[in-house]
Amino acid sequence: MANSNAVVSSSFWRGCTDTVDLVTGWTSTSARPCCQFSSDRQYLSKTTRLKFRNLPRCGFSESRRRKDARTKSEIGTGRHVISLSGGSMPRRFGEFSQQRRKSNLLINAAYISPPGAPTDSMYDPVSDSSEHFELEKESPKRESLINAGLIVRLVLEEKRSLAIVFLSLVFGTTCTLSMPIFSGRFFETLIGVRKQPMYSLLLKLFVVYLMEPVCTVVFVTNMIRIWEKVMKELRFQVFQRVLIQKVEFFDEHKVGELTSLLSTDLNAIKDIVNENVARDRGFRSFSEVCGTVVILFVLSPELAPVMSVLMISIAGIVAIYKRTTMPVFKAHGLSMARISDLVGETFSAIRTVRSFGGERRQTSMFQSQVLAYQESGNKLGWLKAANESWTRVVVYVALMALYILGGAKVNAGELPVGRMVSFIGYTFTLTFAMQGLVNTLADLRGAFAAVDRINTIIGTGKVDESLALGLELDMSEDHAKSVEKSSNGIFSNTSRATSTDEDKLGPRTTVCDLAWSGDVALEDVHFAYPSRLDAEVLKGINIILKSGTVTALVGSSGSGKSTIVQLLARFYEPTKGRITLGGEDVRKFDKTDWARAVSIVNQEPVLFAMSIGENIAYGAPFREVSTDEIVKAAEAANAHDFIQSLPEGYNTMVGERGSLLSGGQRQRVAIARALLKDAPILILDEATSSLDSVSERLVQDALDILMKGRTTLVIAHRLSTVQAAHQIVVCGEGRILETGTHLDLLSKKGTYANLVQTQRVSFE
Ligand SMILES: Nc1ncnc2c1ncn2[C@@H]1O[C@H](COP(=O)(O)OP(=O)(O)OP(=O)(O)O)[C@@H](O)[C@H]1O
Repeated sequence: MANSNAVVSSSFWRGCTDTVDLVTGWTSTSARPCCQFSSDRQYLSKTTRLKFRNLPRCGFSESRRRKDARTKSEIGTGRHVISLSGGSMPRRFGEFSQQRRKSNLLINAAYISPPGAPTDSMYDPVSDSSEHFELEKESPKRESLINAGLIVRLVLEEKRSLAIVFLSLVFGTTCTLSMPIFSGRFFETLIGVRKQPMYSLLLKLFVVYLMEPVCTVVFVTNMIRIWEKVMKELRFQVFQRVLIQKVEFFDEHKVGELTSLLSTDLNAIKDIVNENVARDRGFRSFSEVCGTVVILFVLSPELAPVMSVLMISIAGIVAIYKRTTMPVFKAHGLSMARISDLVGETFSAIRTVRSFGGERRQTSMFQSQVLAYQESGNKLGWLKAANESWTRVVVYVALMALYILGGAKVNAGELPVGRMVSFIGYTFTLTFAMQGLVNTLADLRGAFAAVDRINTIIGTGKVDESLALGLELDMSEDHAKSVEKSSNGIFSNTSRATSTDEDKLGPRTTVCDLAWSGDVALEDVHFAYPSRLDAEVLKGINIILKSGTVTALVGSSGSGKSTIVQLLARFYEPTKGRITLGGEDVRKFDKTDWARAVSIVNQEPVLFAMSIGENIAYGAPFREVSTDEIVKAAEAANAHDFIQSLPEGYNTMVGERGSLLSGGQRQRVAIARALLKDAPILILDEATSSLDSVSERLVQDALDILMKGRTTLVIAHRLSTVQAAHQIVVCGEGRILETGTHLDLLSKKGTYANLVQTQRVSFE
């Protein structure tokens, strides 16, 4: 009950110029889910507290064959298919669509349930003879997104680089392993045991010393090149896979958790090569260990076992060290994560901190966390020191044994002195290589853990197949050329949507075309959020949004208005009943197509951290947008003047989530974006409720223009703003209580009349 504004004009509505006297309304206290797909983040951050429980494994898949959307008559003849997609997920979009195409060759209609069919339980196709259903078999096992097969396939795509890596590894290791032999010979030449000119030996040494770094450079650059390419592909696939999850996936997982998949976890996989290309790590150390052992046994079968004991001891010590330090390492990492969280939270909420004088509290929290970090760092230091000293002790013991045994053999003339020197050299080579190998294994373990985290998190979700297919087609259209070039793109050659597919599937403008003339209807819609399946939020909603008219949705807080918006936006699908466009179930349409047909402007529109011009152009991300178009949209949205007054005009950066603009300015930029989108269906979810009267006037004028000729649904708590709607629908506890015009409903003296009366009294 917070807002009180001056008299507002209801010219908000197309063709209506009445002035209304009801000016006071509620202030929504609930965080209204924002619905435009660009605003997901905002919504998600508000709903992250909601957790999934017992998410059903079976659900109806909703993808469609675009062909069916071509014409109404074609749609009418389409076959219906239930897809029990459950937990099985495509490895990639390409594979997904390929799988679809293969398994559904006979299918020429969308994967929808018939009207009234329960959509979260198994529909019995046999019992329903009037509809033609097919059951799509559920894949028995859940496939991991990142698996050995995928990585091997990606690596093998770089055959040339792999061959170079192999050769440089062999040559580099040969150079490294020949060095102790040359040292021995050098010593022998020096003391005159070996009759060889010194310069010839030095020349050979020179070549070895020159070749080793050259081989290292070739090895490292090629290894990194291969791995960067693999990582690019993995990043792309993880991002895409997260992007196409159903909305409930984002209800379940925190944004930070998902971000860390793409940063921390993928970096851990990346480090497996980046951190292990050095001489004493990874493949290099492995090849050195193997080479050294062979050479040691060739040089002296008697002394080699001593070295073997040394090797095993070092490996054991390093392995024990790694195991014992794991919890300390974890604690150290956790302390750092806590510090990062605190820093992020403090600075992002700096105004709140300041307004509560919370600096002291934040500082002391920071201090205690830094202290914890310091303590775990100290513990790690002790463990590192212990590891270093024990390793050294083992090396020195082995060297002592070597000196004693080897020295005796040299004295007895059983071992040339040069070999003894070489042996000592190999001792060090083996020590470092062994240590490096164990470290690499530890890194591998970290990388496996990261892969497991990624697969587990992504594995808990369900791909929104309709969205996936639409996105694939979009991308194959937009990036046909670049995708063509890249055989390892997300759409493989075999699975890519081809122009032939496109011909079959029909033109992409179909949904928008249909939406410009067809009514949108909610038919007996029931819905429960996947996170709270036992609480039915909508209980049989029937609304018809007549084409080109304005429907207002009013009702008490929590009655389900925003939920209806979310279903219209297809963030979720009804658990029962259906939503139709021009008589056709909307689940027949890809979600990307549907997104083009629906514009949503809500209370807190989210802008992206880019320029104003770019934000407006985001309204039409599928095509090039000219500056003229942007300016025209801004003018129609009453935004041009304020944009012009900014120092950098349309190039002004709006800051994170548009924080550098005022609420009214943000709203008008969002309206310009929606104008440019030019979608036939418009949803205004409390679009003006957070504005002052001046901004509200400007925004409403812009909305008047935006609503012209569009099928519009408006949610408003302030009833003064909805009086002129063609129909007003009153919601209560998930049901429709009343429907009619303002005057109809007033004369009924029912819920709406009471709401109007309450608002009038509270204003007075
Ligand atoms: N993501 C969600 N997961 C689970 N339950 C939800 C979710 N979002 C909303 N709800 C529940 O659904 C019910 C209807 O909420 P909804 O936001 O649709 O109401 P509303 O009429 O728009 O309310 P208001 O006018 O206050 O915004 C509420 O009981 C709410 O707790």
